[in-house]
Amino acid sequence: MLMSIDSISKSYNAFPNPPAKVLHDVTLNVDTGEAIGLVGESGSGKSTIAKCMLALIKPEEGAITYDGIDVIHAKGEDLRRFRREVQMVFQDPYGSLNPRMTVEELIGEGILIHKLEPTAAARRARVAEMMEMVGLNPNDMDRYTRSFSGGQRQRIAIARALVIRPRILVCDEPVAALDVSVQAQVINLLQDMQKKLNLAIVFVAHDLAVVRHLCEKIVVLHKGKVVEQGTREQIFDKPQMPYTQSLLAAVPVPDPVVGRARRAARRLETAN
Ligand SMILES: Nc1ncnc2c1ncn2[C@@H]1O[C@H](COP(=O)(O)OP(=O)(O)OP(=O)(O)O)[C@@H](O)[C@H]1O
Repeated sequence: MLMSIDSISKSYNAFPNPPAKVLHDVTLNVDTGEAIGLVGESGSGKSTIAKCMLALIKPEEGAITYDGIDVIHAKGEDLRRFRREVQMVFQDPYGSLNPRMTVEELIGEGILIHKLEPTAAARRARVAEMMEMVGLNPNDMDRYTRSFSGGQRQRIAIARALVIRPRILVCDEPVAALDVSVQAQVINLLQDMQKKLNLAIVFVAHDLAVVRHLCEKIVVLHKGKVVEQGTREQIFDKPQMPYTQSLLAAVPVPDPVVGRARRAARRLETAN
């Protein structure tokens, strides 16, 4: 097991009201090389879990362990290693990339911070290699991101995260801001990277359809609690909890006949 999250709870300050508890006793594990989906409606606590996993915020109760490191109390070399090996990609490919930096500077920044290449030429070569890996043209290295599409920007964000060879990539709704046609390309890229680099991916989404293709394990959240977790087959074929069933009912069905039957069944249910 690469990361374990053990019974964490988290409250936010809601002054003048008492603190609001938004995570209750959340437990989940991430294994090396696996893609895991955190799914739930807006406000269910997905981003809060992601931020705890990245040590951007600390839970008040419980423990988070990454490869022998106590994440909540990590300092010094442990914290540096953790910061290098657990990376993130955010939802908004427009807001998350500094428009004053070239693609080379954006992707190469982590190499500089972590002193991973000895020379500027070696850094540039590594950036070019990374750009090719994520389906970008290395000749675009000196350009600024303003002329790139949302999908290309998300590729830059992925390259920027992967360039320092992390072992876990936490992606918070990484395709939610993209056109539907581009979403599948970015998900395919993440899957490709997962396989090639033996990378663990934690994929946050409000929509089960998005995680179906990528994630072999799925954790369903509701009001800050894990209501169900299991393999893709368990969640999609035999969901145990009514909340998971209701999330599944909202997944669009590509087959029009099945879709029609499902809509008719739902109409009947509401009529009764
Ligand atoms: N910094 C904060 N201060 C106070 N409350 C917060 C803060 N961040 C989140 N919350 C609250 O915590 C709860 C969980 O939020 P969180 O962002 O983790 O949910 P989410 O499932 O990721 O939702 P979304 O899909 O809308 O991003 C929500 O009720 C939210 O309003």
